[in-house]
Amino acid sequence: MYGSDGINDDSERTAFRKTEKKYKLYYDSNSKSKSSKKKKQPRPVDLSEVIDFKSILESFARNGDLPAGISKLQYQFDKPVFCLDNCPGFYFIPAALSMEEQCRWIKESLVSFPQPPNRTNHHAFYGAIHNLFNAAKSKQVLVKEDITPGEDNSNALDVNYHNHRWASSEELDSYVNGNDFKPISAPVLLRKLRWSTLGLQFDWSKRSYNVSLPHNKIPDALRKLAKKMAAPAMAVGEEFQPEAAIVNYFGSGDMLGGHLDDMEADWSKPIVSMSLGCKAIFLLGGKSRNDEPLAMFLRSGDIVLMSGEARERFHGVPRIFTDVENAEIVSLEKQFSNEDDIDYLEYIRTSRININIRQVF
Ligand SMILES: O=C(O)CCC(=O)C(=O)O
Ligand SMILES: [Fe+2]
Repeated sequence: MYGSDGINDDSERTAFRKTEKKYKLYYDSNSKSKSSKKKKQPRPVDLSEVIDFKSILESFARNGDLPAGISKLQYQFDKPVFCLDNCPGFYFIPAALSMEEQCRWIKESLVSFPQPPNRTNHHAFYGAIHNLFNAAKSKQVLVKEDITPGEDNSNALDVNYHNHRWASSEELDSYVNGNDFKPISAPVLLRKLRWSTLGLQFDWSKRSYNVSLPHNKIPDALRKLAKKMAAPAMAVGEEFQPEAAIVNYFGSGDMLGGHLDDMEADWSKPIVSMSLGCKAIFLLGGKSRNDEPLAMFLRSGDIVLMSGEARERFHGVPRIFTDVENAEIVSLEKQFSNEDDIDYLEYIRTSRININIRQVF
């Protein structure tokens, strides 16, 4: 899936890649110059063709109108579920999550989901890192564990990347850098957090689930939510089994290239995908990268289900909006207005989190 972006000469020419480039964040080249006092400006982008399920929901609620090609699923659910007539298996549930739910899952995504045994993108380089969010809050620094001469350090030396620890910045002043590890600040590591995996762990190098890796079950509350949200895409009498989840963290300029999620056994089961934080553009392509993708906005609280045929379609996220007009997170910001929540607020103002939950077997 990730890493399968395959950006080479051929993929540069596909319809999917072209649309990615259309929406991707670029800065106007002349405004980047150091001598220029002006703040660099994002290149303006034409959003007129982006499907907007928020306004679709609003006009549907007002007068029952829907644009051509979009229908409301005939299914008893507490929110309208929309489908695309020419894309069976794709479902969009706008504003599916309450503000409280959004806040809860943002906090969990930052505090508990990156905790070992869950892996993150930092694992390959640093090994298991505990308490990243709190360390970032208190501006700590990751250093290599001191090896005390004379003590039995065989374990620490053995697992050479499990011997990091957090240090305060005062402590860092007296830290003797006796090895080639450059101390790295927790806020930087938090900013560079790109994914964490819950439940069964995915091995990116082998592009498969590795059931032998230590893991915790997906937390019950998230399992319950995923089961409820998956229901419109499930066959009658069947219940979704949430076994693994990938949490994606996006900052300004980050994107997720076009890909398929093809490592799960039964594609008739949906992937339940929740959006949190800044608004994004999602591209839903066809079975080939040469098919022109549809663009749609994803806002905090929206849920997308991809099951059956829809799972054979390339998709990706070329853009997140972190500017005040486009991010659309004012009400979310209000939820985090408590002084204790300042660090969540700071993070989410310029970030998007996506939690996508899968049945693996
Ligand atoms: O961020 C999103 O909305 C999509 C994520 C996704 O497609 C994935 O993780 O496979
Ligand atoms: Fe995906």
